[in-house]
Amino acid sequence: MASDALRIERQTRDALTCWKIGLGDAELLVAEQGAQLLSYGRRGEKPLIWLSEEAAFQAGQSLRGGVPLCWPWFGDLSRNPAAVRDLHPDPAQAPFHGLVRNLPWQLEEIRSEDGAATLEFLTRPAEGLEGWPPGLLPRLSLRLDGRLSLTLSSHNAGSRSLALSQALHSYLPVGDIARASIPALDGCRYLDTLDDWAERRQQGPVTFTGETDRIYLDTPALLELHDHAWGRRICLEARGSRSAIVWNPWIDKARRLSQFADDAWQGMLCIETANVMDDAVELAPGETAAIGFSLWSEPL
Ligand SMILES: O=P(O)(O)OC[C@H]1O[C@@H](O)[C@H](O)[C@@H](O)[C@@H]1O
Repeated sequence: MASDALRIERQTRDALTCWKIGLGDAELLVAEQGAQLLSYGRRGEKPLIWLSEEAAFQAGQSLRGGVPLCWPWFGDLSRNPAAVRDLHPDPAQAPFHGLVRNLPWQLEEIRSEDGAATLEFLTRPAEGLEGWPPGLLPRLSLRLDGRLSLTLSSHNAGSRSLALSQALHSYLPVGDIARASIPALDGCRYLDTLDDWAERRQQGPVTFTGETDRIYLDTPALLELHDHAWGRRICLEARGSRSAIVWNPWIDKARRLSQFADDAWQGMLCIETANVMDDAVELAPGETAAIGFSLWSEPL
C-alpha cells in the first residue's frame, strides 16, 4: 500500500535544479527555472504530462514539454489586445510567450497538510527586462493531492492599472493523436491562427487531422481529452479562465521545432488554460488575479 508521507528530493539535471515530490502513489518533477512542471503521474499508470525525450535541461531555455508559463503575455505580443501590447515599447520585438518561462524562480515554501503537498514559487524581474510592468508580481502554486492543481497568481503592487494575457501551456500525452478528441469545445468560437486568425465556430468535438493552432473563446471550465488509444480521459478543470489554446504541430512543424523528435507530434497535444484575447486580465493597483487548473484522469 502506498505511504502518504511526503517525499522530497532535490535533483540537479544538467544545468537545472529540479524538485521531485512524491505523495502516496503520485509523483511530480518541477524545475526551478520557469517554475516549470516537467512531469506528473501516478505509479503504474501512464503519465499525465508530456515531456519531450529531447528536452534540454539548459539555463535560459524553456524545456519542450511540461507546463511552461506564458506571462505577462501569451504568444506574439503584437497579436494581443491593445491594452496588453502597451506592456512593451516594441511589441514586434517582444519575446514569444512573455518573460518568465526561462527565468530563475525560487522555491519559497513546501507545505504538507491534510494529505496534500503545496509548493510555492516566486520570481522577480531581471535587470533590464523590457516589458515587465513595475510592481507586477507572479506566484506559482503547485498542489498535489488526489489531483494536481496549478495556480498562477499576479499581484499588481504598482500604482497603475494594467492588462496582461497568460497561459498555462500544458503538454498532454496521448496514445495516438489521430484517436484523440476534445468534445466539450463543441459550439465554441475560435480563432484559427493558421488561417490568418479567422474566427470560426467549432462543429462537434475537436479532432486532429493536421497542424492545429487555435484559440478557443468562451470555453467551459471542464475540458476532457478523450484518448481512445489508451482508453482514458484526461480531465482539465480551469479556474479564472474562459479561453484555451489547442495546439499540435503535426508533421512539418515538428521538424522545425526545437527539442522535439520528428515523430513526437503523434503522442502529444497542448491544451493551454488561458486568459487571451477578450479574456485578458485587467488589474487595478492592489488587485490580484489567479488562473489555474486541476488535472486528473478517468477511464473512458
Ligand atoms: O515553440 P514555443 O515558443 O514553445 O511555442 C510553441 C507553440 O505554443 C503555442 O501556444 C502556440 O499557439 C504555437 O503557435 C507555438 O508554436
